[in-house]
Amino acid sequence: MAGSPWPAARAAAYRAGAALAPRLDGSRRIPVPECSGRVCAEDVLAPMDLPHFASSAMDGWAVSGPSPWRLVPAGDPRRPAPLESRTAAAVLTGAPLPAGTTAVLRSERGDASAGLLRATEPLRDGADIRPAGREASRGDLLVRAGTRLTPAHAAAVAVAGVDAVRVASAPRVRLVLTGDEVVETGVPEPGYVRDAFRPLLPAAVAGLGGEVAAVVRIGDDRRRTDEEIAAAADLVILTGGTGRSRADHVRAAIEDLGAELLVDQIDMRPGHPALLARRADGALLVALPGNPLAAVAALLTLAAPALAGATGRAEPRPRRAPAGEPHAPLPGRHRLVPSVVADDATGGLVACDRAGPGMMRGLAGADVLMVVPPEGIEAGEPVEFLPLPWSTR
Ligand SMILES: Nc1nc2c(c(=O)[nH]1)N[C@H]1C(S)=C(S)[C@@H](COP(=O)(O)OP(=O)(O)OC[C@H]3O[C@@H](n4cnc5c(N)ncnc54)[C@H](O)[C@@H]3O)O[C@H]1N2
Ligand code: MOO
Repeated sequence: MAGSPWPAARAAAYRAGAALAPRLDGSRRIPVPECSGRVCAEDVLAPMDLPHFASSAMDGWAVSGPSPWRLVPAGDPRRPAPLESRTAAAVLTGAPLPAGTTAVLRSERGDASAGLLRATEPLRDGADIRPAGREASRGDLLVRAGTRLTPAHAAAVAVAGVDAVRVASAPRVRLVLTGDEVVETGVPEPGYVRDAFRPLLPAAVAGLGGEVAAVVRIGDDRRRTDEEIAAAADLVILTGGTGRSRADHVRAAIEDLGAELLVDQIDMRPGHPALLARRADGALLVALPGNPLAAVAALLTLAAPALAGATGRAEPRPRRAPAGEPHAPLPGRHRLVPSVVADDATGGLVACDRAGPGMMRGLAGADVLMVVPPEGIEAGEPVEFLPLPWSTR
């Protein structure tokens, strides 16, 4: 049965997420060391020139004018007295330079004796001086609103003198894992499977900008499904039960709740049975298929754009890399394929083995999900890919 084209499903999920934003409880300022992983809700400007004083890049001497120099006492290392021409004073890496410094002479390139310092090799004017304002001028934009903050952003704004940043409130996500056959420990008996989702989804959802408020496991039980899809949350993500068998209740429960179906199946492989709906109170419901790789493909198609929209980020656009090999057409379906970036000059995307809809091994070895369009792709042609929520590529 046909569903939404893959690009349309992503766009609908982003719009639905953006519509969710006003119901979140507002942004707040948090200390910089806690901000990594959150979405910045303000433009962060440099409160000062960075560095805000000219400093030495090396241990050695601040010198004024050409060699040789008369050595003068260093004085207070934080407030050095000005250097007269043809004098030098000892400095340490990172220390403020006295006014009048024309260069820093590294300790291994100078010869000091009897109160006189000589350079043992030519010294360029300005050598080993870190000028003020080289990294940023006061008022420069350090981080744009809507940026997902990384530890590097946190460090970059901290060294510029920022103590707190305003972050978007993260949507509260309730994860509801269905399936009578799913067990959480040990080697399963025949007919049972180990749960793939508790180890994967909380970290993946956090990586996409959601705050996991609860993880709930229920059986293939209609009453419990009804309760869970109505539970308090900004986004309820369900796994399994999207099919039409007697054990599958998610679709009927969503329909009976009267939720507005925004995406009813997606023309993609794997992950075709996924759903996106909006409750009367505005909260979103995302139903992921039970097959684990299908669930990840649907998560990145629906939940990733929805969480981006809800936290004020730009619509995530797939990036492109050369296809490392050809893929035949599959009319009407986008394929999401766990792939590695080839470790050669081409950097082409190469599909991983063991990446069937129910498998995790291929994904575990993958750098990205390649998005093969319905018309297929030739080797070397640019192909879209989605980053994985836990990957650095
Ligand atoms: N007659 C049809 N049958 C199926 C169709 C179809 O179109 N017609 N679609 C297939 C596709 S595609 C998928 S995907 C699945 C979707 O199934 P459900 O969302 O209803 O999921 P379940 O039936 O509950 O489980 C499917 C599969 O996944 C395993 N599973 C479930 N939860 C977990 C978990 N937490 N950890 C690991 N594995 C899990 C479950 O044991 C099943 O093997 O339907 C196809 N069938
Ligand atoms: O598409 Mo199902 O989503 O094959 O695993």
